[in-house]
Amino acid sequence: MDTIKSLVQPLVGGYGNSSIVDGMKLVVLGGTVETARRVSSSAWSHFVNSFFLTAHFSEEDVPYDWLMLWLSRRPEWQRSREFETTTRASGPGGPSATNPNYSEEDRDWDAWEAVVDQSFPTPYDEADSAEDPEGKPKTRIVFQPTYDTTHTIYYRGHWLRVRRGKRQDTGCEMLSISVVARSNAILKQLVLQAKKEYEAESVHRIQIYFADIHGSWRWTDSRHKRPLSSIVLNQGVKESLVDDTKDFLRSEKWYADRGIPFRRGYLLHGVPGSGKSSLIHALAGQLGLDIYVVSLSASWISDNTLMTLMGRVPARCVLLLEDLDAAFVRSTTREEGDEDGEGEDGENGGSGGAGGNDSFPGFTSGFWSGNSSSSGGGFSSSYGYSSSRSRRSNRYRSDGLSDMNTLSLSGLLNALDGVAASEGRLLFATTNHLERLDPALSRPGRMDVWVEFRNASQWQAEALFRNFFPCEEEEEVVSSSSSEDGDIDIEKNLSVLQSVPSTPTRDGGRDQTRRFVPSSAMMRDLSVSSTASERRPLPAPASTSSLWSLSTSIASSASSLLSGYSSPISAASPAMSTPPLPSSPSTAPISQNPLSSGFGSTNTAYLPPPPVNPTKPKPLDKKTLAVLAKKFADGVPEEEFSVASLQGYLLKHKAQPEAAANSIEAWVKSEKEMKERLQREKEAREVREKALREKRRKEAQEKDKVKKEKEKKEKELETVKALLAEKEKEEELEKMRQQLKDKEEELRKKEEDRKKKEEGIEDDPKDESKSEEESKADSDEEETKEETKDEKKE
Ligand SMILES: Nc1ncnc2c1ncn2[C@@H]1O[C@H](COP(=O)(O)OP(=O)(O)OP(=O)(O)O)[C@@H](O)[C@H]1O
Repeated sequence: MDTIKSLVQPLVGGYGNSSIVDGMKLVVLGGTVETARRVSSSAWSHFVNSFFLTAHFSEEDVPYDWLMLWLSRRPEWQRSREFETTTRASGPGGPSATNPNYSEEDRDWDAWEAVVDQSFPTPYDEADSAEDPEGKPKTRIVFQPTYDTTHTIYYRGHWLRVRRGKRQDTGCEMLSISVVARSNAILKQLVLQAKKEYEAESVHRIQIYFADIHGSWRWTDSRHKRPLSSIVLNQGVKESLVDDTKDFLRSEKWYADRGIPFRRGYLLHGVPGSGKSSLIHALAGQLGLDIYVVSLSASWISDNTLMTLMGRVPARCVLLLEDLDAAFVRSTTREEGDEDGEGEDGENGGSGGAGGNDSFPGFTSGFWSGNSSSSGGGFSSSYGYSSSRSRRSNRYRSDGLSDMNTLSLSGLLNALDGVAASEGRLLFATTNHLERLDPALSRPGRMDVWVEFRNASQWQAEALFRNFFPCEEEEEVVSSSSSEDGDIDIEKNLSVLQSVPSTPTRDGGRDQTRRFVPSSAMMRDLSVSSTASERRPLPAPASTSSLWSLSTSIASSASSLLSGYSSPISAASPAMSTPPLPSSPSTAPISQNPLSSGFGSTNTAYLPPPPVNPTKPKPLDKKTLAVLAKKFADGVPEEEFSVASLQGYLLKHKAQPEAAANSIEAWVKSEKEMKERLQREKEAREVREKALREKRRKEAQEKDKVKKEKEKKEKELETVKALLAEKEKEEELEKMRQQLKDKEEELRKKEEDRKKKEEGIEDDPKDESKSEEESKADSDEEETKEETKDEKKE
């Protein structure tokens, strides 16, 4: 106490009364106690931490996803008093995925859902259960550790301390797991188990990563592998691609021995909605590789970001560069400025819904928004390819955002095969406009294999039909399909798959580009593809894709505006599609939809698509299927419609193969009519625009002419004015000269008078005074003369 008193005394001086001193004593005492507490707590935590082993996982790296998935499955979260609830978690088992492994946790959630459904029934529940209780899309919810909270989990005889936080500098999420142990074996075990569980989940799935603005790869989605058999391409194409990619992945040593960079590029080009993205998806699944997508038209992409991204691509993966032609020339719509007038928008727009199953709301990339891309036609621009920066810099998009894309051709080329580029990846690039690519970009070594995608052939149409509808005797249909298809023009089919034009073989070694030859094996494989339809999960257009619904209904509203034309786009319900074409496209979806009587039912553009008929189609016998498929194919004109649009049509007749085959001709007719109508409208618009441009040009010319005439007249006026002024001056001068003359005359007269007078004075002295007057007059005269001279000078 005395010590405290001695400390406080100097502060309060001699004036401090006892209450102030006591107060100060308390402050000092409190401070001392708090400091002691902090020091001891910090010492204790140091002491405890010295026994802990801690592993840190950054969200930028894959183990973070393993651990998050593992954590989300821990039963501890069921009991935890603080947790984060999410519907979007990392990894294949994330809730956004439809997990094939039905876990305890899922069961628990389902039980709760049932209780809630019972307590609070909604019209949506009724509608759902009435239709398809099994097919009801489930959004899984999981619990995860909260930020900046330490959770304790028991794992294999150890207590783990789990902490999730963010790095101060980058804002990147970090997961720290600490354990009291002598060696880090338990942590290794944990990571390996998480990895194993993650991989077990991903056997049937592929992971999709998107490039983000910081130059990192961000896990975006996990998708079911798409069976290759679901991709309908002309014979031999996909099989050859699979062979080529597999061969490449096996040949690392071969490449290393010859000093050739271990990279391979595939360029998929052709019409929209022909299966480019779908093929890449299916191939990645077949090869067990994840997909890393970078959209070169992203506003933030720059040489540096791309270089960083390429350096961070894992060794074995599919690297997808979308819309390669749009990398340097950006436009707000895919058809903006398209001068070729390919008219694909009409077709694909009209067939809305085809790509619906591929869409992934929230991401604008064409890889996911199958329908959005196919309906929009090809990304195009009237400018063509240019490596110049000036054309794209400082442009402003229609949404008012500054276009910051500063990617250059050399930057892209460096990123693809520069020193920092990763090896072992399969590079896939897609474009709708091959002609716009710079040759440097598509040369061998960068793009080793080119695959052309065309509109659907009749053979493809038939295969697509067979894929759609189940058959009673699958195996028999396989063989019959092969024999029926025996007369396929293989030469023609294979013409779409090219090796790159020039193939430099380095050091005389193996030719790097592949030349594909059809084999019977390919044909067998293809037959299997047509029969695998039953196993293939059919896309669920109504429930899974908001893009699908929006584009379809917008198309329907648009078509209904076009003077009552009945577009098949909007003939949405398969249940009502037995007749060739529905007569009232815009109203049918409303009346069919059980939810349509509710909120917003008057606005068809925002209505969900009508529910599809839940009744599964009866499997057809092989003969009927063959007949219907043939009929369907015969009704489809060769290479006129994209596969996506045919798929869209079949989706509308999902449960009615007969109707699909019978109405195809009517559909084709109406589609053609609509295409023609759109074409006509486009032409009319172009003519109008041309006339408008012409009018504006003439107006401008007229204005220019008037302006020039005005300028000319003004000039003339100026000249006249100047002349006038000159004339006036001259007149003035003349006047003055006249005055001068008059005065001179006067003076002369006066002089004469004076002389006469002088002569007279000599005779008469009386005249003296008179002569004085005269001399005065003379001096006046002289003055006047002087003044006149001055004026004249002026
Ligand atoms: N050859 C095909 N086989 C099977 N389905 C196809 C085929 N072509 C297109 N589709 C279907 O059409 C939709 C759109 O296909 P996809 O996105 O693969 O076309 P794309 O050629 O990549 O189009 P875009 O160039 O516009 O991106 C998908 O739902 C896909 O299932």
